[in-house]
Amino acid sequence: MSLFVVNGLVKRFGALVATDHVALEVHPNEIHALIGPNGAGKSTLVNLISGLLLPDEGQIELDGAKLTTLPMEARIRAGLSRCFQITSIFPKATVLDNLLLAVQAQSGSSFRFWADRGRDPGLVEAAQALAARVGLTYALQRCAGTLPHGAQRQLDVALALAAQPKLLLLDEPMAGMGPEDSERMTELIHSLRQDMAILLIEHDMKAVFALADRITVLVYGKVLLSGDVETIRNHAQVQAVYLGTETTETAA
Ligand SMILES: Nc1ncnc2c1ncn2[C@@H]1O[C@H](COP(=O)(O)OP(=O)(O)OP(=O)(O)O)[C@@H](O)[C@H]1O
Repeated sequence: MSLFVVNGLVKRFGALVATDHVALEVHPNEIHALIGPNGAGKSTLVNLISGLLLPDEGQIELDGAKLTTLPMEARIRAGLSRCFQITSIFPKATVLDNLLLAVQAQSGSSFRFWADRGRDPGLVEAAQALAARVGLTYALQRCAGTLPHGAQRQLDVALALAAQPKLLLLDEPMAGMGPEDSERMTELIHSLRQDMAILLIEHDMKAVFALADRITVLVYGKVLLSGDVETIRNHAQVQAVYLGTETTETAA
């Protein structure tokens, strides 16, 4: 049974149909990658799923709950978390304080001053566990804005994990990374799938092919094809439309 279902989703911008009757299913503990050339409609679809945009038609369901018209906060409560490419990080606060704030926001307790938050052993333990989960224990007392790019992306993932999502939406987690950081992030994403399903939007095809159980290819707002990695890799139309003449390991 599918954990997450998108059905008949349509988003129009004037005459342009950016999302054209898109259907998508993500199974529990599956890593499902969404790929497509520039302008295919990936960002629009992600924004519809996370609640930044509302669709003109169609439905979005997570674990039986209808998300289609819910505001973002309600979607997070229903089990959908999205990584926002570092924009959710407070750069002047420490990694620990960033995590404490995220944990506290999820625990539903009222906001207090930084100092008080840091004295709550339950919150501190949860924040430390999140740091350990993404490999940032060494950086707990570092100012988040001074971390290298790759570590900031790891922190971004940890912030999304604070909500204990059923489905984690990762929007280009490898963007701007060198090979070493990219490999670290690939390992991290792989380790997360034991606890949640992941919808991965990524241009780094090496990472996509290494991680994905299934892949959906979007072209001109429409689903061209959904299938396992081998089906996608070997599909002539995908190679022509999306991968072009480059090798499947390096195409973006
Ligand atoms: N707010 C908007 N108003 C009008 N057109 C838009 C808007 N947002 C996106 N579009 C158009 O919708 C289409 C899909 O864009 P989208 O950004 O979703 O594609 P994408 O696959 O994410 O591309 P990229 O990989 O370059 O980020 C494009 O033609 C784009 O110009």
